[in-house]
Amino acid sequence: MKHLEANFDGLVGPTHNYAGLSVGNVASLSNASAKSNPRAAVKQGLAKMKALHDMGMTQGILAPQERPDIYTLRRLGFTGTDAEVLAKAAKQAPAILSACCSASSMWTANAATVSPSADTANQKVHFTPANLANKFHRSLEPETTGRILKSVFASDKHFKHHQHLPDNDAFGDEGAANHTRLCSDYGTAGVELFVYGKHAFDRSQPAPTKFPARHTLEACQAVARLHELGENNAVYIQQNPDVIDQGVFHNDVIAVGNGNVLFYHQDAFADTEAALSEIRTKFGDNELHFIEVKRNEVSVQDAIKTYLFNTQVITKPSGEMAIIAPSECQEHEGVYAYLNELVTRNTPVKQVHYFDVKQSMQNGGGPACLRLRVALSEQELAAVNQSCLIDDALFQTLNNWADKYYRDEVSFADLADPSLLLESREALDALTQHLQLGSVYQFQR
Ligand SMILES: NCCC[C@H](NC(=O)CCC(=O)O)C(=O)O
Repeated sequence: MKHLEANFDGLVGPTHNYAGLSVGNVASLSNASAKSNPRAAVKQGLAKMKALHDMGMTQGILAPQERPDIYTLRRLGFTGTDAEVLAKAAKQAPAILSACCSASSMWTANAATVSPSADTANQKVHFTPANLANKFHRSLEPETTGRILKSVFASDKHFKHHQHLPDNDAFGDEGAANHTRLCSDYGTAGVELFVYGKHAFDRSQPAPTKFPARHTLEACQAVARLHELGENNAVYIQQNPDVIDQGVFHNDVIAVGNGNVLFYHQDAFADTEAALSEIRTKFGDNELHFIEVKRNEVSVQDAIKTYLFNTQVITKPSGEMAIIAPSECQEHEGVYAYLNELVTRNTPVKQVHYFDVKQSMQNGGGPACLRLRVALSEQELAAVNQSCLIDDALFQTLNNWADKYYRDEVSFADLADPSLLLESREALDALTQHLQLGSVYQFQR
């Protein structure tokens, strides 16, 4: 049976804006209050999806969330009509309004952790939405994420959906941004790497001191238990606390894996040697490539600036691997030279393709943040909601849809505009029909 890895990219929502909400994420803070362009943002994402589809990849879409989140604003005591709720929040608590308007669900690497059926005891694909407990604006995502995932991966025969972990720092879970899977091919049992920033219950362990560690070991272990992974299918690795303090807020800003390749920075992990040796043991005798980028090749700061590791490493139908990189990597002399040299080495990585995803990058999200990977068998793929898979027609439909509903500029003042709420709901209502999602949004229920 054939197996493949599908990428499910988050569609950027109509309220995409720069609000400086993510302490520890350098780009988010430094672009706080810049003007955003939601229409350009959604189109940049769609162009990347279409390009991967054209390369012969299976490319899916995950719908955005309903924002402004009027329900949360009401829960926090803002009353009246929707327009009054927005106006009161804008006046009394602008920071809360911004958070309730974030389009952050676009970064679907944080939507969930996914374990393919080859790794799980009951041989189903398991999904656990990430609670994103560390950031208020992101903690509003998991319930709707769960509904969307259930609607895209609906079959009980093939898919198992879990509730997100308890919403507390002790179980802080950022999903697949801190999870990667190594395997010799997508259909055989793999080794899932769970990377955490701190131990929740053992304070004697090292932890960052300046910026938050969003993800805990205890969360990783809980997800591995829920997903029924065997001892040999999971490795827990602590992220280097120093790099978190330098702005590496997720492991996918400093490491990425695909198939039998792990591409990572020398400073990514707290104890690299121990991690690599455990991976090697659990991976067995199969060919495995560790591509370590040294400090003197690319500094941690340059990795953060260019998102060299927030690249997608994909296996093309030919079997060759390609890196999907943000154009920032091409614009940086050192990183560009590194990538040009990398593809000449004796590793499976043979090509690099560059994409402009600047609207997302300015909030700290590169190509890899924008996608959730789901390895599937042919039968499992057939059980996926087919209306959520990109082809030429859907690409065109969604571009037209974006032209119709999306603004080309949003700043803080626009977030309180009641017509933005109405436009967004109309857009999402139309989208649920295009993607045949059913009533996943609260305003539709
Ligand atoms: N995987 C990439 C996630 C980026 C995301 N940025 C944000 O939420 C920034 C939103 C803002 O500042 O407007 C985060 O930090 O979780």
